[in-house]
Amino acid sequence: MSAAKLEITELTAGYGQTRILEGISLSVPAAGRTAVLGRNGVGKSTLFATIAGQTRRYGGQILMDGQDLTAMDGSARARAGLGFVPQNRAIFKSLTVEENLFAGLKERPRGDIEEAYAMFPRLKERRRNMGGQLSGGEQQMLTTARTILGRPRLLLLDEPLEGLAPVICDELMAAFTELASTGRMTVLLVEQRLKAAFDFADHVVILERGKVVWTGTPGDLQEDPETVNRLLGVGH
Ligand SMILES: Nc1ncnc2c1ncn2[C@@H]1O[C@H](COP(=O)(O)OP(=O)(O)OP(=O)(O)O)[C@@H](O)[C@H]1O
Repeated sequence: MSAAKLEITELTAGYGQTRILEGISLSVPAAGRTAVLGRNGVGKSTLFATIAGQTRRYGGQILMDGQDLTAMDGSARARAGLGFVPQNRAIFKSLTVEENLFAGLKERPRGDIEEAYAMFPRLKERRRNMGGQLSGGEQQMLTTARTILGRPRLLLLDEPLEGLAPVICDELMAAFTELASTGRMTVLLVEQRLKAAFDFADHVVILERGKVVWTGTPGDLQEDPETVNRLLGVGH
């Protein structure tokens, strides 16, 4: 399976009666790496959850290689090649690391979890530990590895570095960059650490109040401190 192109048109979505996304349009080419940035609460996680089919959609289209995801439920989207690593590191705490990884294999043979161990050797060392005994960084590695084993063609990573020590962040970002460089998947990343986002992405989308308000390359954005300050806030 190869990387999928993502095309979102005029997407409006939210929770119950509350609209959060107000007409989002964006396009990510196959094997592209897009960072989705914006202040807290602008709708970044809601965008990912909507692509994954976990919110209420009011209108608009989400096409993955031309296939309309909005016609499918969440599990059908996953089968079609969507991988979503949510912010809350959803692992099975009372299963071992290895059992957590088996859960990600879908139809693939059990031996294929070696792929995950090659990417994150730390997980191999901890393979008999319970998910709940892992550090935050290891839990992030486990969630990511389990999703990758499903061979997604489009991968959504929601703030994977949140709360992690710098050395673990470097390790994770190196793994994401290596994954993306295979060209087998298209990656969208939500990340508050601008340097990590800029180093990873070839394209940046900035949201504000549920709308796309800026798009360009990391280089364009780095040369525009006024935009960084206005849309991403002081402190970056
Ligand atoms: N399950 C939910 N039910 C109702 N409202 C929600 C839910 N999840 C998020 N929201 C609201 O939607 C808005 C956008 O939240 P979202 O988490 O998408 O923003 P974000 O840009 O990812 O923020 P952060 O950077 O803080 O994670 C916020 O006002 C939030 O309170």
